[in-house]
Amino acid sequence: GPGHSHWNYADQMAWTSDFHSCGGASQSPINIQLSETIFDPSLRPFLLSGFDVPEDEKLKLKNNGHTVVLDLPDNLLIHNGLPQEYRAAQLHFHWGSRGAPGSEHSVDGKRYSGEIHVVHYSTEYSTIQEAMTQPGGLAVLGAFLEAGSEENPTYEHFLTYLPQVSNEGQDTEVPGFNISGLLPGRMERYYRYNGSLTTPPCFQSVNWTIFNDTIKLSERQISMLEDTLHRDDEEILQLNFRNAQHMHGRIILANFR
Ligand SMILES: NS(=O)(=O)c1c(F)c(F)c(SCCc2ccc(C(=O)O)cc2)c(F)c1NC1CCCCCCC1
Ligand SMILES: [Zn+2]
Repeated sequence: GPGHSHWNYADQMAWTSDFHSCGGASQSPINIQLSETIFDPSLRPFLLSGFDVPEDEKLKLKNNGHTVVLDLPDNLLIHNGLPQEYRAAQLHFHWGSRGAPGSEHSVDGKRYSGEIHVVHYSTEYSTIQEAMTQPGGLAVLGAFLEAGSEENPTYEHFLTYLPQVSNEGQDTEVPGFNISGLLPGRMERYYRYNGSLTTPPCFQSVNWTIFNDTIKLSERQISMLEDTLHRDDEEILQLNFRNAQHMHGRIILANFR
């Protein structure tokens, strides 16, 4: 969108000069210091509905020069694990380079190979553009990607299309599949804190959920994400993560001990 494209990950300190929210006191991502988390058993498991998208429904996959985004239909809803109902809008990823991890959040200083973000907006608003300017207007579900021994069959559903969107601005259509299969097998355990978009305009409107369980991909699948996408000037698109931001007194809740 307008004003989004001239910033980059190499010069993150410059973001605040154009987008003043990026210098706010509730910014994301953060390092989750386990000793600082506070147990909150009232945080319930999520109820997802509409996430099993039929294959005759086509989803747009786009390389926007900063990440690869899968647009989602407007009937994917989440309940329970959040104070109100939220509607899914899109999902995208953050990754590293060969041998360098690229998750945005970290746990006790450990950065993972990558991170998926499923972006939702509160159903009290009719558009994400309106919701993202309101406190609690957005809810992002985040989970860590790490290399395991097995191929992840659900990730294959869109990884095979990455070569078709290898350059910035390219998009393609992907047949629908079970989107919940892109999240960890177990979703009961998670961290919760109030933060922001991790990209300009950095609005501080995000209710963040970071799952305790990770997502296992094969080495080959992780490498697909790291080695396939490029930005406008033919530069490889890698290490697209923002540095950890200060807590400024914020607390991190965990619904498990
Ligand atoms: N981690 S995150 O959720 O903050 C996030 C990022 F870190 C991101 F890096 C991104 S992509 C950068 C923003 C952008 C640029 C171009 C276009 C386009 O040409 O269509 C669209 C978006 C990105 F899209 C998002 N999520 C978006 C934030 C942008 C504005 C709200 C729309 C949904 C959430
Ligand atoms: Zn993101």
